Amino acid sequence: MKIDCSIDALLQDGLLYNILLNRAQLLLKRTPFIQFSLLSIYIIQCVSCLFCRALFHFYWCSIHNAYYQRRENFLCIHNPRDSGRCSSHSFFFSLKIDLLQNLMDSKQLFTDGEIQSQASPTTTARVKRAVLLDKCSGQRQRRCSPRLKDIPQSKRPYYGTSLKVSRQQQLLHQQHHDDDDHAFHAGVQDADCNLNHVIQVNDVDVDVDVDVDVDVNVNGEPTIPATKLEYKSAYVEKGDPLDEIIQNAAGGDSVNDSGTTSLDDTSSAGNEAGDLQCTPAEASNNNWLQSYSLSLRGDGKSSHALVKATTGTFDAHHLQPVQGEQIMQNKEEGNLQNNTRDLNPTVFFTKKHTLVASRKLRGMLLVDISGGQEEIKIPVINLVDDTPFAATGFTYSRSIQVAENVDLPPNADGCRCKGNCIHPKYCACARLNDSKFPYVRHNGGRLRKAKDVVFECGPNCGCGPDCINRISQRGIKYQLEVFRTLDRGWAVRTKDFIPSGAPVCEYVGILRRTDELDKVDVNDYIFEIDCLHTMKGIEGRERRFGAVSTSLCDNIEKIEDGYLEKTPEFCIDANHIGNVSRFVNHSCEPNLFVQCILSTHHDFRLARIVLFAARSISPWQELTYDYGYPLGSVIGSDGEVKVQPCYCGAEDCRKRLY
Ligand SMILES: C[S@@+](CC[C@H](N)C(=O)[O-])C[C@H]1O[C@@H](n2cnc3c(N)ncnc32)[C@H](O)[C@@H]1O
Repeated sequence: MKIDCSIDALLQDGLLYNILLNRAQLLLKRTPFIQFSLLSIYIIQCVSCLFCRALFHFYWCSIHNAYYQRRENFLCIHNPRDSGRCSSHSFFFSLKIDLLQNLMDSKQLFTDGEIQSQASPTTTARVKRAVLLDKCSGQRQRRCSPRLKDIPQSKRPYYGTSLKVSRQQQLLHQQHHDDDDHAFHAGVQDADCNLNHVIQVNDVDVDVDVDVDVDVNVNGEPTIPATKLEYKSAYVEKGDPLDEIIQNAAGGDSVNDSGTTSLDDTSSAGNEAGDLQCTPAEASNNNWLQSYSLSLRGDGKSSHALVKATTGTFDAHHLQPVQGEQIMQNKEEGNLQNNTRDLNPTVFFTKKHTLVASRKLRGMLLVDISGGQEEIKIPVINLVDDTPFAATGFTYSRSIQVAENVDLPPNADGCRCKGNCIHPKYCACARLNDSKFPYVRHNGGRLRKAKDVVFECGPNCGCGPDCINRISQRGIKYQLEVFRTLDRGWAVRTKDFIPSGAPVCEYVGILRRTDELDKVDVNDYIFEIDCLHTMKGIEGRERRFGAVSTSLCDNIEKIEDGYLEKTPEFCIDANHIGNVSRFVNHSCEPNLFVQCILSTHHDFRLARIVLFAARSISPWQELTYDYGYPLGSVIGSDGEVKVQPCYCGAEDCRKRLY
């Protein structure tokens, strides 16, 4: 019987079928006695006898070898993790046949083996390898496929490497050169992403090679000469696409390819940054999202700006490219110059360790506003005017301070979990959150969804600091920057990508009684702890406190009709003591939201206030939340209603802060 083992046939019949058929064919050629013995061994192997397993292994290998020997165009796949074991068939099945075909057609991706060197850009990369050999040598040997080291380089035509990349936060670093006068704005006007190759190495890791075409505008001038874009493969980690940040395709040592783009006549420097987001529906569709960073800079005269392009949505199911679509641009603030025509800007990929600014950043007033208290420095930048940073009267504090006349309730009992809280049904704290942990672990922990109140583990809990139910207690994890705006004073932006649901910062200040505030005329840094109001939402959104675990909020009996209209008893005053959140401005279309959290005690009047990412936030975006002032609610010491115009710039801006 003739067996067709072409890829097409495999597509139709499946490899297993072919192997079985082939095995049967070989058995038929042998004596019945040998067949019987081998079959017996095979059966015994099935009951997991180690000895028989070894024999079977040998037997299977010989069959396997014969198989490859006979089939010229068949791929033998060796999985180094299973070195010496004949597990190639199982590995084979983890690849889609059409994908394999694709690989065969795209030898150039793997022929040089250089792809391995691309591991270097990521500091946290874990490299796995899958080696595809175009065919076995045909020699009869004990192992069904040779080990990688046994194969000369020239005979390794298919060589794939996948990187499992953990979220890399420090993708972009501003870099300033001597010739700062030549600074320019740059933006990605349009980006096209074509998928070249995808290798699904296992069911978690995917290796993607993409071509990118980017239209760049510089200072809004479309007349800049053609821009050369150099790029290299990007790697994508499969996962919850809500965590879509993948990683910088940072390079340096091995740029794969290059393309040339010309500037678009319709370019403008002010195009809005798009957000790379993924809905739960998209998540269930298994979409792949890919992003990478580009750094745009000038020629030897070294004008410089940073750009980030986020492009590409891949349909993982079919492993086919879907039209690249998400584009964002990021512009570095600076003086616009007209001399950029002389520049021949080239887009480079930034790399964490290569492009870190070696000197003080332009406009930097403070290297770290936290004075070393936060794990990550928070610089203060002013590229707008001569306003010095008003550090006087303000002391940075990482944790909340309690005014003398405020008595904190006793600590809550907490859970009895040991180490880390594992099962929400057995964790007393998780039970307060509808028997669920409010956070998912991915990307360092992200809130599943905004809740009325989140109950975290506290001081009396048996679990440790790494517990999943203490996510908001871990301090600031993203690179933030305080910067000067033209019309809203200081503001905060992120230099990192922040995934949706990630905790950004806690509103820190002095926990005070609100009635004391009457003595104070102007205080822009008050946060009234009004969880019920937060629950209610501004402008009459549905009152949601019914979802609060009422029996567990010690003071929930205070929720009664009219309570919402009362002034909250307590507030956090960040006027003199506070952290970076005191500089976070208001927006009518914010990218952060306020989440009340109870951890030490369960008195919601004194809840902690933590700002979470309301959506995925791209690097260099300003961080904002909705202050939620009802209009006319702020009365000055003169008894007059105070009016503060809002300059958030949102399309649906309410035009007034209060
Ligand atoms: C908590 S502070 C924010 C930091 C402040 N921009 C600064 O320079 O310290 C709140 C004050 O910032 C200003 N502000 C915040 N968001 C604003 C907006 N969207 N429009 C106008 N002013 C805003 C208002 O003066 C507001 O009272």
